[in-house]
Parts: sequence; C-alpha cells; structure tokens
Amino acid sequence: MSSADLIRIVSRSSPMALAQVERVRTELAALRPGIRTEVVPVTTSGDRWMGDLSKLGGKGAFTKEVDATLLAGEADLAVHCIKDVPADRPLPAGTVFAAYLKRDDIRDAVIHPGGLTLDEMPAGTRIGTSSVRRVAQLAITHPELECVPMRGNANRRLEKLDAGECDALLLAVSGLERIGRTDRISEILPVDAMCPPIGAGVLGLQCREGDTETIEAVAGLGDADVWKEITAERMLLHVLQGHCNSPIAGYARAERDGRLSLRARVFSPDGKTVLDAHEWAGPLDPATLGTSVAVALLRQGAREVIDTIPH
Ligand SMILES: NCc1[nH]cc(CCC(=O)O)c1CC(=O)O
Repeated sequence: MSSADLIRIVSRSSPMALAQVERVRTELAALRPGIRTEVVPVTTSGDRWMGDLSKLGGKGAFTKEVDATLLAGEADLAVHCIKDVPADRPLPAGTVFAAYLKRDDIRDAVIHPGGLTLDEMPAGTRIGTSSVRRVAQLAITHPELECVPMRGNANRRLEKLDAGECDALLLAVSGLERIGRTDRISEILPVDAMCPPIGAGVLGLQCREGDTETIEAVAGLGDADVWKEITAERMLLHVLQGHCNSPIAGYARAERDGRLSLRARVFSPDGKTVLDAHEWAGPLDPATLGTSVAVALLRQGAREVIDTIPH
C-alpha cells in the first residue's frame, strides 16, 4: 500500500501542545523521511474558558474541537495528552489511537519563586491549582497549605504566579519539560505523595478509523510498554466511570522483565477518605488488570466517593 506523503496534524495552539506536535514531527521525520507534515492549530473550549471545568459540561473540553477537525477531514492526525482524553465514554466514533509515544516523567512538580519545597512553606501559603486530585492529596500531606483555583495553560499559570495570584503552583514535570521551563521547579513530588493522573506524561496519536495510510505511517512511533500501561489505566478509569472532577489517580508500570502492575487511588476532596489498590497483572491482559483494580476500589466504596462529588 502506498504511504501518505503529507500528514496534517491538528493540535491545540497552546505552547505545550505545539511542542508536542514538534516532537511528533521530529520522530516521524526520522522514521519516515518521505512524509511531509503540516500543523493545523485549533483553540478548544477548555483553553478559552477560565472558570470551573465542570461548568463547561467538563468532558472533553480540551479535545472536542480537535476531534471535530480530524473527523471533518481537515486534518489527518491529532496529538492528545492522554490525561485529557475522557475514559468514561468511548472515543469519538470513527477515531482510533494508532500509537502512544514513549512516556515522559509522570510526576508533579512544585514551583515556588523562592525555591521552597512544600515542607518548607509557611502555613497559609496559597497553592494555585484547580485539580481535585492535587487538592485532595495536598490536604493529606500538607493540610496547613491553602489551595486557590488556578486555570489556564502552563505558561499562563506561571505568569499568574509571577503576578502574585498565588504563592506556588503544582504542574506536571512533563508539561514543564515540553515548554522548556524546568528551571522553575523547586521540588519534584514522589508518586507516593502525589499520585499522578491516569495517562500522565503520555501523548496519543489519534487517526480516522478508516485512514489506514496514516495509521500505518505513524504506528511505528508507538511504544509497546506504554500501550500496555495506558490500556490498563484507561480501563480502570472507564470501569470507575470517573468524571472530569473525580479525584482518581493511578499509574501502571511495565517492568523490563515484562511484568505489569497498576496502582490506583480514589480520594474524597478533603483527603479524609483514601482508597488504594495495587495489583500485578500476572497472566491477565492489561485491560483485565485495569478492571480488576477498579473492582477492588469499588469494593472499598469508590462509587460513593466518586458520586458524592458534584460534576
Ligand atoms: N490539563 C492540562 C494538562 N494536560 C496534560 C498536562 C501535563 C502533561 C501530561 O501529563 O501529558 C497538563 C498540565 C498539567 O497538568 O500540569
């Protein structure tokens, strides 16, 4: 089959999203030097809206317009942060993920202009984050700190921090790497203290289902271990039916020897309830591991914890 000679890549237009597209273009140029690429930038409702994401109808705020451009045939490939792709409903009909790229750092970082770590911050320090996952875990480890709502892309949040709208930020290490701002990091939080979101640090390449030319052209960029990890993580989220406002955290790890494990936690927003499960796949396939860990959390009462949070 003849291969695509031009791939149009649709992406959000934030600096982080455009950096992600550049990574895909670089990797594709190395793998398939004959293929040209073009970038189709779009602004999503999640980018425009600076209020509570749940008030937007939440789901897919960062992906809806990207999906529409792909499905309309105005682009051939979409690059998504898997973290932002809803798992409580199917992917948009007619689209598939052709590859998940090699995973970046999954941890969150603290950014404090004076270089303080969380432990060093005085009581009442205002941490800018609107993420229920981060708020709940900070309430457990640092109840003396105060979370204040903070939205906008990572560059905008750094500007708001510098303008004094908060005293410190929590942002994904991978995102800071992508926008070239790791110089601002004062502390990297271990996953035990700040369990990452499902899909952290992974970029997915989404294509139209029937577009075998593009699917075949980009499939070679995928990482087989990350495919297993994301399959387990997203099945967990699917079974838990987490919404955009759910404090659900977790990560799978494919070990070098081939073993796969999945840890996941569900928090109440005040951090007073913590459900925790960790299992090895053994003979189970990745999706069944995701189901098994989700069922373990449901047995501990996850349904009630998730459903009592408004969304
Ligand atoms: N919701 C925005 C978003 N989507 C993905 C990342 C981080 C990069 C990633 O995990 O792929 C971020 C920023 C952040 O949470 O700090």
